[in-house]
Amino acid sequence: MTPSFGTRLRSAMDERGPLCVGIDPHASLLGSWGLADDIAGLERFTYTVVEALAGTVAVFKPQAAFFERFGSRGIAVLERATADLRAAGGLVVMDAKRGDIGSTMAAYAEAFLRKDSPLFSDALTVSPYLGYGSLKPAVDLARESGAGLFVLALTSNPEGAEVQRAVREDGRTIGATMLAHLAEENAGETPMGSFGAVVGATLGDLSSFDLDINGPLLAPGIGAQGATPEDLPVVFGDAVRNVVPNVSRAVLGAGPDVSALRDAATRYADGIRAAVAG
Ligand SMILES: O=c1ccn([C@@H]2O[C@H](COP(=O)(O)O)[C@@H](O)[C@H]2O)c(=O)[nH]1
Repeated sequence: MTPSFGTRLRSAMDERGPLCVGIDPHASLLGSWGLADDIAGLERFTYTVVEALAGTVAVFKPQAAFFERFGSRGIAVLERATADLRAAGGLVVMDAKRGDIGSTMAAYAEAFLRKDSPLFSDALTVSPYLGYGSLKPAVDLARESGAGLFVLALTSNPEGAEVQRAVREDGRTIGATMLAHLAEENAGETPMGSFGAVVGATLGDLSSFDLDINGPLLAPGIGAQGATPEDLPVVFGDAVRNVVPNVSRAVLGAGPDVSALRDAATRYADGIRAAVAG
């Protein structure tokens, strides 16, 4: 039986450190690498990142949107990169932010979380804003496949507060409610559960939220969005040991040179390790 995502993630974080490198082939990045904004440029960009980082970084987060915009040939690049990263021992969190009514959610889950799917990933980002219960088919299939989910709880963008900090009739915010659902999913799991939250590294002190969900906290926002590794202990407090900090543009911008990409990832990995160790 495949060990759970939470188990595999904890081992990967212990061995390689917690850094997650995002693979976001923005048109502007393709341009800065001297590549055309076409399928050949997408391939070169993506496979260069894989070549540079697959053997050393714990977690990768391909941003599906940047592949989808090239249609079926873009998806083929995403499939190959996902398989190659996983074969090299990296964990892939597919950032597709899926969310729909339960019956459709089941199909999204099959696309990314069924073991024999061409896009099978170690974990998937999902949106709970059709109601947390609508995610049940994804929760169930993730458990069956040894995969995980990252649920959008407190996102890194300023606009997110309008929804996520809205207060319910019971006095809790929507974001806090999502965190509480995740703590329930992960109850009793060791070394940690497989159901994580997305919590932005840009958000400042979050001590008014209970981040102790016994699961991973995927933290985008470092680099291009202005957060730094040093912000992590301030934002996450004691939960910092479960944080998987994501950096996309600030690493990718160092390319296309393979050693420059490796150096950029190492700089962030070292900075994060030092900040987390306190
Ligand atoms: O709250 C969120 C959720 C997801 N993201 C995604 O993370 C990366 C961030 O990229 P950077 O270049 O490091 O800013 C990107 O794929 C977002 O879609 C997020 O930023 N915030």
